Amino acid sequence: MINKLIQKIEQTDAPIVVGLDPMLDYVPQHILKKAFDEKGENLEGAAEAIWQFNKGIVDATYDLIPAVKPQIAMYEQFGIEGMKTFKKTVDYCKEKGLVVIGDIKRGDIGSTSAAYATGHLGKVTIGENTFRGFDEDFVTLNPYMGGDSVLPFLEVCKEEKKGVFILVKTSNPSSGDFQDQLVGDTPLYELVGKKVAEWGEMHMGGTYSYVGAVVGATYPKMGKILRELMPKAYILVPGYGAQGGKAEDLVPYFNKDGLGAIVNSSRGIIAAYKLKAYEKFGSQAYADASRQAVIDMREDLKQAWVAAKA
Ligand SMILES: O=c1ccn([C@@H]2O[C@H](COP(=O)(O)O)[C@@H](O)[C@H]2O)c(=O)[nH]1
Repeated sequence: MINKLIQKIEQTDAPIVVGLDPMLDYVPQHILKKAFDEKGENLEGAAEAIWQFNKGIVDATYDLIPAVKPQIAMYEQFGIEGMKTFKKTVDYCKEKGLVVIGDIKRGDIGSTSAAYATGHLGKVTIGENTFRGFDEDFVTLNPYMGGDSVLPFLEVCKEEKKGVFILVKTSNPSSGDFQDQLVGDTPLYELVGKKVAEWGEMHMGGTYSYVGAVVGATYPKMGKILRELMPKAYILVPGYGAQGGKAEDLVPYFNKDGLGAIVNSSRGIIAAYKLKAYEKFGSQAYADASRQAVIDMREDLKQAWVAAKA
């Protein structure tokens, strides 16, 4: 799957992940009304509304992008109905040829991690048959519980040719509370980065490993250090746009081959029609606004790369 991701990045010339993080507030009135009329003003209606909203965005952008990242929390808030929409979204994106990164941030004792890995990346045997649960291509992991919380995912990845992105240095303002603490002379995020590189060496998909890292766009100095520490890891970069990360800061997250990083934007794309720059689209054409936001993001990243290499 890491090779499919790279191939799609090259094909689209866009190291971009569209984050499918639908909040009910983002869903235009015409979609909300139809969903509530059909299913009721309840969890089922809300889940239907976010499904229709997602479908519009995917239909408008799938030819421009390699990957999407549905954030599971946005679906979980609507309980079982929301989780059904999560699954429908994963399946629909895969039908459209997109690589799907489930932002699930899991990690637990070994046996529990193994069950999470089965549910999100692998398959489960029931009687004589095997079934797939959510079936994303990649998932995000929280490595705080150590190696035995991560390795069950890597075993499933090896079998299924899928991948993971491990939180190394996150984009949020408090990420330094623990991640920047020194262990001896070394900050914790660097230790985790070294571990990602080590696990990655044992799980290569080709030039790049299928053990990737999450490094926030909001900490570019650390991004540069981590790029050097983990040369074969793909870096998933959240924090561009809505959280303040800038394209010009992201050049060092990439390798010299122009590969090695993929930049996420969620609100900045899916709720673009609410931003001043795209308000001319209006809520009926919300998906066209998202398409334009993807085109603009691609250009922004490209210009930053060209300027840095000039
Ligand atoms: O360090 C991290 C890890 C994950 N995220 C997730 O990415 C998106 C960002 O959304 P925006 O709307 O583009 O800010 C969201 O799903 C986060 O949970 C992150 O932001 N930082």
